[in-house]
Amino acid sequence: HPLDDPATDPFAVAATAAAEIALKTGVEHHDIALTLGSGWGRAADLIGETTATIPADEITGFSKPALVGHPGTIRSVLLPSGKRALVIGARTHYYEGHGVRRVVHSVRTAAATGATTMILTNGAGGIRESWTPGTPVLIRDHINLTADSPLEGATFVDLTDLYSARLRAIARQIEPGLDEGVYTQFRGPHYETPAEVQMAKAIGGHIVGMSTALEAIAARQAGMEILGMSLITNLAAGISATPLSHTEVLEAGADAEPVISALLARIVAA
Ligand SMILES: Nc1nc2[nH]c(I)nc2c(=O)[nH]1
Repeated sequence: HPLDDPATDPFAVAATAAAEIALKTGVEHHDIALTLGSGWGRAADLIGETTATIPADEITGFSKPALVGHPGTIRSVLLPSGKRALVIGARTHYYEGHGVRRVVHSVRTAAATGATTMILTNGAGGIRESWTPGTPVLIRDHINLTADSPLEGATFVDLTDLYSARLRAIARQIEPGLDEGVYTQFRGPHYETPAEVQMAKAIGGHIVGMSTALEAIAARQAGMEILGMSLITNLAAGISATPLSHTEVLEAGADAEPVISALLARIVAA
């Protein structure tokens, strides 16, 4: 894989991928990019008209999606405003063990297509009991528990207001009931133990997940404005009496999809 060689410049690989996307979609410049995590898949259809759909593994640096059945595509969507959105339906998770460069390649590629706004969505566990499965939550800040970073060398990037207060205010104008919280990224792929969930709570986390934080850091390095949203699909381990069940996760995501996708479409249109 091109990104596995440390001597390779990851930004050159992103530039190559962006050029391929421009060629295959016929769209020279994209304005906004969205990564759709579990539960958010339907948003692409609601935000505008898809003018091109590319299998992700046709683009340099992208690989077959880890999740069986995951769309694994990259779509160019024409928004009602006339702006162009790049919808990435093929996220590489840190737990796949391919290294952090592969995790953030989609964000770097989105920036290379010209996008200045990065919307990162995911499915996650909730530590707040009031967040029943199916609740969408704005990410206010994150705690990166991966002990890793997409930044290489003496790249000291400031991360204050990493999850744009401006974009969160727009989201809350559209949906005043939207709550927000601090997202903690664990390495996964196992879910947290109850003790780890209590640790996340003790250090100020409200959401537990296995993505997003590393992508957000890369998006900031690329100078993008970031909006992060989690779909709480389960109560984190130990928060409720009944144990985690994957079917609960999938059902909650499915039921919430139309609601959160419509919400995301309104935020993108704003
Ligand atoms: N780390 C972590 N990731 C998740 N993704 C989903 I969906 N639910 C969870 C969860 O409870 N913990």
